[in-house]
Amino acid sequence: MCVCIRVHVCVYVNRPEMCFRRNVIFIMHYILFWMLCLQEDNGVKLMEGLGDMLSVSWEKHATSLASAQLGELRTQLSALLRDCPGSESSSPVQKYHVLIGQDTRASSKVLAQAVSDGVTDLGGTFKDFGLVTTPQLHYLVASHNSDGLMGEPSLDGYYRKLSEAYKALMAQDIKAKHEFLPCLAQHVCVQQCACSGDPRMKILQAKPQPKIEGSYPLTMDGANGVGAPKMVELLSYLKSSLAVKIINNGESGKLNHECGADYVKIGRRAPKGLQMLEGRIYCSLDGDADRLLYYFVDKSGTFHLVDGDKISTLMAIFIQHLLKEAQLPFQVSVLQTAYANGSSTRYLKDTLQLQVYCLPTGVKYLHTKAKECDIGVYFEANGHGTVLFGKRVLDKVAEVMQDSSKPETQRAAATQLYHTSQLINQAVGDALSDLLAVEAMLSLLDLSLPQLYALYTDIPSRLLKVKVIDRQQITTTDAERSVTHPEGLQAAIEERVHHHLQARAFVRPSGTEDMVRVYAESKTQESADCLAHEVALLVHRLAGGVGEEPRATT
Ligand SMILES: CC(=O)N[C@H]1[C@@H](OP(=O)(O)O)O[C@H](CO)[C@@H](O)[C@@H]1O
Repeated sequence: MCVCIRVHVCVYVNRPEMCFRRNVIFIMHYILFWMLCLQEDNGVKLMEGLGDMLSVSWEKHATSLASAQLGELRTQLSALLRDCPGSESSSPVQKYHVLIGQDTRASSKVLAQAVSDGVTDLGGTFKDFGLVTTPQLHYLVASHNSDGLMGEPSLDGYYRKLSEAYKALMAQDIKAKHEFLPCLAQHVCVQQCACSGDPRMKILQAKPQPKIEGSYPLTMDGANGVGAPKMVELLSYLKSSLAVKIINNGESGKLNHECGADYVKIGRRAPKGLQMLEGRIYCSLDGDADRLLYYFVDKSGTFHLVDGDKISTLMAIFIQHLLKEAQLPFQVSVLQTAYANGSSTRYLKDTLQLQVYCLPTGVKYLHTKAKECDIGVYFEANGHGTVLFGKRVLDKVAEVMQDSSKPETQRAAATQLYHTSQLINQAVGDALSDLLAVEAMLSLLDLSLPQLYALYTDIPSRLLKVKVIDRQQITTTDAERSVTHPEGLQAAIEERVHHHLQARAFVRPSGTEDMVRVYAESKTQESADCLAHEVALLVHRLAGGVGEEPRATT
């Protein structure tokens, strides 16, 4: 058995020999994701994953480490830092400056101590920020590296930046509300759905509950992780401009246990113990607060999930509208992975006429591509994502904001774009920042969560896992949508897909689990389930499946 311990450490390394303009030290930063794998033989292996936040189910982790293992961690860290580019520098100044953040698990303290000892041994310096979310740590690194341009490199700076941007964004109204997009106008939507007997009808007719004094329109499930206390801190900066009720705040429950974004997404159900009411809206973070999902129930009590695809649709709509109002000819691109629901891709391309790209799984690919775009909106279906604004766009936005010869509406839209760019974490997908952005965008567009949900209907899908002898034997192309090895597997998948209506299916080796993932979409849930099972069988037979053949899901 392999037990993984996630150490929430972010390391960046100064390279004093590479001085930049204004004597700014070029800081090469390494976002290190450490996994300490206690193998069967109790050997210790330290792995690093640059930039990518791997998701490991936290409750399975051990919470304490033997001192021998801590010593090993320290040695490994020292070796890693020694091998870093630039470490050959003999500069007496700062060789390394390391930022450390901790998660809520008891093991964090000793692990942080081991890291700081390792850094000190090497003559480096460190700053331990204690309890922070993963995106907060990214913000701290990015703001430090940008020499304050991105915001103050402190938690106070983070909260001030987000809360000020939120308040400023909310202070201005969007004139046209959601009528600028005919498909969003409630009456059109309701009429269309009613005529076609569309099941979205009952969702759209649901009336939001009137606000009751002392109640909260939004309930946030903190997954018993770091997001809950950090949201409390953020709310104290927002004062009365946003009210959120927080559940699963870690005071009694276990991290991600029967709660959190993954639990909600996989099971399409509320976190344990939450009684959902029609007219209320709910959201869940994951344990380190980089994922965000929304949900609600309709009249009949049916659960509806607003996933990362729908959140990115909202953000793309909002920004596209502001660009038009500000008369700025920039392109909004939406970056997805193969797991994005086919309906969302069609809606973004055909209805909104946006540029959509499909990238391999993992936010590092999405983030890299987003940096090349004017405005890159990226979200994984699991709710991890953000929006990046290119420098060219921000320069032009600033120009229009300050140009008094431009009409007021144009300048106001440019100002809204500016505040949006300040509100959304530019370093990485951030559940707290995304939550504020979703709240502001829904409110400014005068759009309810059910309306957002009803913009398009997800194609039924199924995700399965298959264990094989060596998952690396499976290679893929076309953003992981087509298998290149083993031979014959892709043709066999395609042959199966043809037996289903409006179907697609793909398989890829997981980057975080020793599994091959199988994904299928089809016209009905039964057909998606059946196709996923057929493809899982093909993987098992043609790619060295381990154990019994996968059974059909019911
Ligand atoms: C289907 C799926 O959800 N895949 C997840 C999962 O990657 P895999 O490579 O599929 O194990 O973990 C990644 C890291 O958290 C996340 O980015 C990705 O979305």
